[in-house]
Amino acid sequence: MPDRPSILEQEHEDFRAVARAFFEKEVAPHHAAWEQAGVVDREVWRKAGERGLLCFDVDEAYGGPGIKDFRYNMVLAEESARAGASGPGFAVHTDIIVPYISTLGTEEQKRRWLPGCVSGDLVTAIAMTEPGAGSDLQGIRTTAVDVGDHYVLNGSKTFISNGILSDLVVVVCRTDPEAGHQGISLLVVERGMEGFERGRNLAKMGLHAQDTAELSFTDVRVPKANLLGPEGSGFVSLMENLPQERISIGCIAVAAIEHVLDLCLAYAKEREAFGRPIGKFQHNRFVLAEMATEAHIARVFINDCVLRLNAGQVDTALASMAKWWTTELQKRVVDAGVQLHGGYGYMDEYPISKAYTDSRIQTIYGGTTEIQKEIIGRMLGL
Ligand SMILES: Cc1cc2nc3c(=O)[nH]c(=O)nc-3n(C[C@H](O)[C@H](O)[C@H](O)COP(=O)(O)OP(=O)(O)OC[C@H]3O[C@@H](n4cnc5c(N)ncnc54)[C@H](O)[C@@H]3O)c2cc1C
Repeated sequence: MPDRPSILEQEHEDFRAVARAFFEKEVAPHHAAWEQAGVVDREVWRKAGERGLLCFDVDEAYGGPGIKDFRYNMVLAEESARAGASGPGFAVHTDIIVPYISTLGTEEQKRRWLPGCVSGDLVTAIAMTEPGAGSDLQGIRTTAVDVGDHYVLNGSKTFISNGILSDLVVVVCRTDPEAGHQGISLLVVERGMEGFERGRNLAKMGLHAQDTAELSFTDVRVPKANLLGPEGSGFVSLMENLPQERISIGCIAVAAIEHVLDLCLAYAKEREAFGRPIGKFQHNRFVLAEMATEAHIARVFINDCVLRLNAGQVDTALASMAKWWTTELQKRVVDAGVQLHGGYGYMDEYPISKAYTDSRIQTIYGGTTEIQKEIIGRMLGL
C-alpha cells in the first residue's frame, strides 16, 4: 500500500507527539463525562493553552508563537479525530474566530484579547446564524445602533459553537439597516456585559460534548472600542475569512475519513463470520478498497489546499470545493463503516458509532453543501 501522502516535516511530527499525549491524557479519559454534561470542562482549554495547542499563528507580541503554517492546525485535527475528541471546540477558536481578531483587530484589541486566546483563558465564539437566517446571512436582523461612544445591540443568535463557554463572541450585526451587505458589522461582546444572556445548550444528534447554544442580546451597551474592523465591513471580512474556515472543516473531514478507515480495517481483520474474518468477503474487501482509494484522494486534495492556504492562494471556489467534497465523502465513508461493523456499529461504545453521529453536521455548518455548490457555480460564471 502507498504511504499516506504527507506534506509534514519533523517539527510537525514533534507537535503531533505533544498533541497525541495531550488528547490521550487530558481529553480521552474525560470525554464520556463531558458528553453527559453537554460541555467540556473549562480547565481543558487552559491545559491546551499551556501545551501550546491553541492559536499558533498569533504573533509573539501577543503571546503566541507566531507560526503561520496551517499544517499544525491539520495535525491537531488528525489527533483530535484519532482520540474521538469532538468536544473541545479548539478548531473553531484557533482556525476560525481568533484570526478575525488577529487580522482585523486594532493594536489595543489585540493586546487586550489575544494573549488570553492563546492561553485558553478566553474562549471565543462567532455568532452569525439567527433563528430566521442561516445560509442567507444577509437576512440577519440583529441590530447595533450607534449612540455615540457605544452601540446598543439587540437580537438573538442560535446554534453557536462554544456558546456556553465563550468569553468573547464576535457578533455579526446590522449597523445600517438600509445599506444591504454594506450595513453589516462585527462587534465583540464580552462575558458579563449587561443584557447578554445565554439560552439553552442545545441537545444534538452528535458532538455531545460540544456546547452549541442560543444567545440573546437585549439593549447590550457595546463600547465602540469593541468594533472589529471598520463599520460596515463585516460582510466582506466574513467572506475573506470563510475560505480558511472551510479548509479547516475539510481537514477535520479527511482526518475523520482516515480514522474511520483505520477502525474499519482493524475490525474487518478481527471480526469473524462464517468461519473467516469479515474482510475476506469480497464485498467487504471492495468496500475497504474503495475507502482506502478515496481516503488517499482526499488526503492529496486537502494537502494541496493546506499548502495553497499557507501560500495565500486559496480562492473562494477552491475552499468551497474542499468543504463540500470532503465532508460529503466523510458522510459516505462513515456510513459504510457503520454497516461493516454490523450491530456493533450502532452501539455508542464503539467509536465508529460516534464518528457517524458526529459527522452528520459537517455538510451543514460552515455553509451547507448546497451553498458551496452555488458558490462554485457562480465562480464558473453560471
Ligand atoms: C452543531 C452546529 C454548530 C454550529 N455552529 C455555528 C457557529 O458557531 N456560528 C454560527 O453562526 N452558526 C453556527 N451553526 C449554524 C450553521 O452554520 C447553519 O445551520 C447553516 O449555515 C445552515 O443554516 P440554516 O440552519 O439556517 O439552514 P437554512 O439556511 O434554512 O437551509 C435549509 C436548507 O435549504 C438549503 N438552502 C438554503 N439556501 C439555499 C440556496 N440558495 N440554494 C440551495 N439550497 C439552499 C440549505 O442547503 C439547507 O439544506 C451551527 C450549526 C450547528 C448545527
